[in-house]
This record gives sequence, C-alpha cells and structure tokens, in this order.
Amino acid sequence: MSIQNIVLHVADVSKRFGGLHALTDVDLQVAEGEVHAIIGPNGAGKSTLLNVCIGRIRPDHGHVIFDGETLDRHEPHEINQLGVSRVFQTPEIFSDLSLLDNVMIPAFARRDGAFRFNAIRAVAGEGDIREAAEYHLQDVGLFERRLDEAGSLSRGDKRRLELAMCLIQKPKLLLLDEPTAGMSRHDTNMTIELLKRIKARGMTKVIIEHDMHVVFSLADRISVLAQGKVIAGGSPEEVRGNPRVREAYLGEAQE
Ligand SMILES: Nc1ncnc2c1ncn2[C@@H]1O[C@H](COP(=O)(O)OP(=O)(O)OP(=O)(O)O)[C@@H](O)[C@H]1O
Repeated sequence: MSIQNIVLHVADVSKRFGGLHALTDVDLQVAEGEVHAIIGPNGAGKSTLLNVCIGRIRPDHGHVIFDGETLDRHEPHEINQLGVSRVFQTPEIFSDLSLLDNVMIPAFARRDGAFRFNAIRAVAGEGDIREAAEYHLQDVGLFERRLDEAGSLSRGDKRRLELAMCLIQKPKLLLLDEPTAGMSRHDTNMTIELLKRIKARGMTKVIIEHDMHVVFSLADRISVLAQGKVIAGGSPEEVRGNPRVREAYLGEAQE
C-alpha cells in the first residue's frame, strides 16, 4: 500500500467569535494531488477554515501544518510564499490595471518576496514573467483580452483572472472559495473543465463549493462541516450515501 504524502493537516483547530463556536476541533488531512472539497450549510465555518489555513484568522486552539511546517506564527504573505494560493469568493484584482499586469504582479511577489506593485512598469520588460503570464491567461481563456482593464471583465471572467494570478505562482496548494459562485451554468462548466485540467497536472486543491454538480465533478474526497464540526468525510460515494450528510446538507442543497 502506498503511503500518501499529506500536504495540509488541519490539526484539532477551534475558533470562537465571542460566544459563537465557528470551528470546534476540526481535524482534516489533504493528501498530495487530491482535490478535497469542503461542503456544508451556510454558516458552517467553511470560510473561517480557509482563512485559518492562509493565516488571516488565528485559531484559538490547534494548528495548521503545511508541507511539514507548522504555520502558527506565519503571516499570510509568508504562507503564500511557502506555496499556498487562494482564490477568494470576491475576486481580489487590480481593476485599473490590465489583465497582463494583474497576472504578472503575483509572480513578482512570489519571486521577490514583496509586492512590487509600484515597480511593475519598471520590470514589465522581464520576458520570462510576461511569457508565463501570457501562458496562464491562455490557460484560463483570457489571452485575447490581456491588454484590457481588469475592471471591465464579467464576474466569471474576474474569477478566471484570479485563478491565473494564483497559477502563475505555481502553488503546492490551491484553495478555492466557491470558484463558481454567481456564474452561469455555461461559465460554471467552463470552470469545471479548467479545474479538471489543473487537477490533471497534480496540483493539490481544497475547494469550498455549494454547487453539488461542481463538487461531484471534481472532488476525490469530501469533508462535511456543520455548525463548525466535521460531521462526515470520505469519497464522494461515501458522503453521498451518508444519511447525516443528507440530513445536514444535501437535502437542503437539492431544493
Ligand atoms: N469575523 C467574524 N466575526 C464574528 N462572527 C463571524 C466572523 N466570521 C464568521 N463569523 C461567523 O462564524 C460562523 C461561520 O462563518 P463562515 O463564514 O466561516 O461560514 P461558511 O460555512 O463559510 O458560510 P457560507 O457558506 O454562508 O459562506 C457564522 O455564524 C458567521 O456568522
């Protein structure tokens, strides 16, 4: 039997906001190359969990271990430099800049350890990063629009742009917070195909998603959160057949 390399271990993490237990003793492991979906009803703690993983929220108890390193004292930009990238629910892009500049900036940040936003013009001639940015824009289907202002994109295209901004950093772990939220079925299917292509390259991913079509199209393993606790975990088949899950989430999602 092969021993899987664990890329991410959320070890007994708890987080309270005042009297609200947002996460209680959450323990989950993500193996190298797997797509791990986190599902659960609204307010279950999914975004809080992702924010704990990228250092935006400090847990009250427990640890996050990424690639063998405990992240307790790391700042978000340090965690990013270690190889964790995240696509947010609301895309965080530079609206006034071109798509190309948007994709080049995180590459400089990863390479230089600083956000060289002001220096972007001065270094725009750096061919290797420009070429990489063009490659990733092609990858997400936005190459033709590379010189347009990012603010002019549709919501779905902004998400794809943000994905290119993550991919250029060549992360070991990609965290996706509802990557298809607000998208049309057509855009959702395009995004599923894109994420499948990335999956084929072996990149480890954690994905929060409400759309069960997306979850069951992509996930190798699923953890189910409800009221801040992991109530079930396993393969998509195991989770689909689990009565607790159906009760807590799937029944609700099927509307
Ligand atoms: N900064 C905060 N301060 C206080 N309460 C918070 C904060 N962030 C989240 N919460 C609360 O913690 C609980 C978990 O929120 P969280 O956003 O992690 O859930 P979620 O599963 O991502 O929900 P959704 O699917 O609606 O995005 C919710 O009750 C939420 O109101």
